[in-house]
Amino acid sequence: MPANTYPSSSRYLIFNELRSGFEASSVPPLSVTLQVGQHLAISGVSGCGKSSLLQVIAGLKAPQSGEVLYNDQQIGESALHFWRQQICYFPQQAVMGGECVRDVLHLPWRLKAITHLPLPDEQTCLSALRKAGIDVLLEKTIASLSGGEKQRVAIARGLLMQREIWLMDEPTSALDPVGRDHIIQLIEESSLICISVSHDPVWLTSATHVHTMSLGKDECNV
Ligand SMILES: Nc1ncnc2c1ncn2[C@@H]1O[C@H](COP(=O)(O)OP(=O)(O)OP(=O)(O)O)[C@@H](O)[C@H]1O
Repeated sequence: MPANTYPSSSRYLIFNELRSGFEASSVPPLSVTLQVGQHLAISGVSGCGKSSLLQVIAGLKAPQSGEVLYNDQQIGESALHFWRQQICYFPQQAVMGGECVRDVLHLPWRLKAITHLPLPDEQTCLSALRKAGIDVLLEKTIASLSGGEKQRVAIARGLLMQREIWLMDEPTSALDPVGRDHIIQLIEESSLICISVSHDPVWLTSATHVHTMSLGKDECNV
């Protein structure tokens, strides 16, 4: 579908000629339209600018050029507050922000980033952890968790936040194949729009769209 064709779905995300400015000048910009249930994976060699593009999408870096539209709203500087309430951003190193699993899951409520949902109770937290593929006590200290367990706790927190768009930077880097496949299934069964950065060939195969970047030229299979 051409990037500027508005689909009939009630929720859609359009990237129109988007560039971070950290990719090679010969790399074409990102132009794609995503609907609910679709997953754009950004791939390419180290240093080609994948994470920078994701950070632009997250509103953490200003774009060099191009635009982002969510439904009928242009996501410029004045819409960043709105935009941050729609997205859940998972950086390469999961940000924990708490001493134990419960604290980490409650962080968005503590920071008042989530005000329209009640603080999740014990059962809701445990159910989100199970959906993310981790069975752990809420009292467990974060210092005792592996990198992959931390990644899954961050994903459980994302589930509790109930945001519509997930932005994931190398989400499977600390996961074994079983953990990775679990997250792939979770995303496929969700009604999210997901944009990820990944090198993992299995993860890339699971995406509905792949934007392949290089240090000099670029292809986008949409
Ligand atoms: N804020 C910044 N200031 C200066 N250079 C930056 C900044 N952000 C990114 N870069 C540079 O832009 C280039 C692309 O970085 P980026 O992290 O986006 O690549 P990547 O494809 O995600 O790499 P990797 O796969 O290794 O994580 C790198 O050369 C990086 O040093």
